[in-house]
Amino acid sequence: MLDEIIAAFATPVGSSGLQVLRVAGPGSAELVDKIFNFGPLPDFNKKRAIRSERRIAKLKGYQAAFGYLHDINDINKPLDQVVITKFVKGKSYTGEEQVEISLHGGAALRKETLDLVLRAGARLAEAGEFTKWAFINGKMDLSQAEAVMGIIEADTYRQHQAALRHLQGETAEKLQGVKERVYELLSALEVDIEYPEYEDFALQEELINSNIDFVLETLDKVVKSNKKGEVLREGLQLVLVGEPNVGKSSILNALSGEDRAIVTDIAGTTRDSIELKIDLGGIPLTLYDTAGIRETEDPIERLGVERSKELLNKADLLFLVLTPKIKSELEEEIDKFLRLSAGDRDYYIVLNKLDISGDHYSNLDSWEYLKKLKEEDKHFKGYLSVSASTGEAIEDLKDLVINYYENLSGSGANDLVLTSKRQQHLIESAFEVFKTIDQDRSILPNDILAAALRQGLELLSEITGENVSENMLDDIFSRFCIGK
Ligand SMILES: Nc1nc2c(c(=O)[nH]1)N(C=O)[C@@H](CNc1ccc(C(=O)N[C@@H](CCC(=O)O)C(=O)O)cc1)CN2
Ligand SMILES: Nc1nc2c(ncn2[C@@H]2O[C@H](COP(=O)(O)OP(=O)(O)OP(=O)(O)O)[C@@H](O)[C@H]2O)c(=O)[nH]1
Ligand SMILES: [Mg+2]
Repeated sequence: MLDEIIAAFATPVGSSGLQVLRVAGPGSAELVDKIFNFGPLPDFNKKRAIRSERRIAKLKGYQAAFGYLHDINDINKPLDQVVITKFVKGKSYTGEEQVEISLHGGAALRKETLDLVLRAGARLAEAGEFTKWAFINGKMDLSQAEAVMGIIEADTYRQHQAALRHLQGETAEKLQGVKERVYELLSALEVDIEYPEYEDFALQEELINSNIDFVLETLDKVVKSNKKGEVLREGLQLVLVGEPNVGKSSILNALSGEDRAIVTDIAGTTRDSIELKIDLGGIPLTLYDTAGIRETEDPIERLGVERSKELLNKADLLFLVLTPKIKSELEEEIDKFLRLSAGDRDYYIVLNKLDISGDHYSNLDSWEYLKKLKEEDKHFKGYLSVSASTGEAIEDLKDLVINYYENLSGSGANDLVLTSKRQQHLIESAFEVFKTIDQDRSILPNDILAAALRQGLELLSEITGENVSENMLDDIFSRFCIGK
């Protein structure tokens, strides 16, 4: 439990209607009573205000009060008209006694108020300290504390939904199911170690098999969804590539709904690559428009072409943009780009300028070349004809990206997705430990197996914070903002 009073604004600097100052720790209410009087601001013309009999310290939890802030023990020096919310010890976000002051917005008022509560006896809270106390006081586990940060940082719907599910305790629940199976395995082994002569061998073997299978299957699913988590954390990197003038910049503009990149009918318009972050169906997407790749004498364009090639290797996903040509020429162009991308990036072929394609894009489904590509290249995800000019099929193009994201985990759309890098590392390490156990269990003695199971358990427990070091906690919470 806290043994001092901490304070910080929970709202950011900047103009806003209101700002909220949080005060937490034993005696918070009494501290605020020194700087708060119930009732309206003192009348400007009257000499002396009247000290109300009412006290924040006497309020019950979740009660609010209206009044004004004033200098320490001087009700005639007002700062602002405010609303106060009281939380009693044990029943608050932090689990500590907590008082929140809801003030008007404003930079001057912010400084004066913070200064006032510090003079009244509080100290400035550290980054993430309120949430750290919520964790220490058992109000939430570490995966939920990280979820709070996830909610604060979420820019898109899917980022928010993932964080909210963690805050609802999904991670801990899923891991609990796994941990219970591991405990069962441990006790089975212990019986075996202590009473080897009594064991019912067949029964034991079946229990061990089914539990190991459950653990591996569950962890495998979570590990497979890690790419999705990385995308939610860092954005899906989508690079538009192709020859000059095929309409890459036009597609960037159409996808983002912004007139961001310059479009002209001059080949070689885009010289430097353009990076644009957008929210596509709730997925954070970073779009890269690149200089059209061709042999060129222009030194500036040549540098741009080099950048385009570098970006190919940074992408999660490529859109190879092509325009109407006879099929043999298209095939040649596709081959050329596949050679450039080292063949290890997922890609879609986007056939642009559908509006003027004549019959170039008709009967694509019977195009043998595409069928062969689909069979032979697992990175080829499909093709689509669009028109960036008329907007035709641009919504379908967006759906391709959403589908691609959905299928990243290879399993259900509703599976648990870990978004914290820390948690992803831990789950991967635990998965490796259990895989090794599974592979070597016929040759390893039981006491070594038991030690390995405990090691796996420890890694899983670190995710929810049952055994983390002080340093680890400081590292996690220091990434929060002050006031959270
Ligand atoms: N004014 C205000 N709004 C806020 C917060 C806050 O701290 N203050 N929150 C902070 O981020 C979030 C809400 N989180 C909260 C979580 C727990 C409790 C709380 O009082 N928990 C008690 C009682 C539970 C119950 O009655 O069921 C407890 O856990 O014992 C309050 C807020 C978002 N909005
Ligand atoms: N008819 C038609 N014209 C298009 C379409 N998309 C782009 N264009 C035109 O094609 C020309 C080139 O478009 P850009 O978007 O600049 O092409 P780019 O691939 O970015 O070209 P570089 O930057 O030079 O590599 C412009 O005149 C566009 O108006 C389309 O769907 N239909
Ligand atoms: Mg361009």
